[in-house]
Amino acid sequence: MMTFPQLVLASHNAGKLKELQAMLGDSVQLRSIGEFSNVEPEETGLSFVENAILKARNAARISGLPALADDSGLAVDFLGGAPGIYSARYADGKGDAANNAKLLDALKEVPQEQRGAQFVCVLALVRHADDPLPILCEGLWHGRILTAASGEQGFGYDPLFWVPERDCSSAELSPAEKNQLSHRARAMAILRQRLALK
Ligand SMILES: O=P(O)(O)OP(=O)(O)OP(=O)(O)OC[C@H]1O[C@@H](n2cnc3c(O)ncnc32)[C@H](O)[C@@H]1O
Ligand SMILES: [Mg+2]
Repeated sequence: MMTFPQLVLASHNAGKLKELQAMLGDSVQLRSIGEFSNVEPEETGLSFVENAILKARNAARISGLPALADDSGLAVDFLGGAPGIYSARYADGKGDAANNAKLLDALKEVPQEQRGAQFVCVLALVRHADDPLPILCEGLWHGRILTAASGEQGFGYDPLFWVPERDCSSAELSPAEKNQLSHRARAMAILRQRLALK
């Protein structure tokens, strides 16, 4: 069994930190990479896996601690899987509201049955910056893109993501419910097994 009393989370996204810490409970203390550096690494990979490893290595190098990274995004069927790994930069770095507005516009007039999408999450854990065997875990969450934003919880694309299991947007779920259903929850369940965490 591998134990990590402390892990640095290679993310500048406060929403991810909150969700991942809630899922891990007291077993692991997540420290934000923001404590060590405000410089965000360029996400130059062509896949969620590559970007997650790149972010984890960078955080381990800067902090000297084992590091966990989360690379995630929204893959929309009608858009051939876009924005995908470019989800955070979809509206050229103008932020969540601009990303959501651009997505609604791209799907204007697209009927319900063609609005399928999945949230993707890849977690990468490295024991040190040059770890030759990163632990990789992925999770998918299938849903649909709504025609208007709804709900105040969560972050990012949550107000536009319709959750079939609950017939509401993911921004209308309580944090606890989202953390049981989401792409991130599914990836984390696999990571917990890999680490033999209870
Ligand atoms: O790279 P870090 O620093 O971790 O933070 P980030 O926000 O840039 O994270 P990503 O590069 O992984 O990009 C993820 C994108 O997908 C969105 N996203 C990921 N998980 C989400 C979730 O649970 N709910 C809503 N949007 C999500 C998020 O808002 C970003 O636009
Ligand atoms: Mg990012």
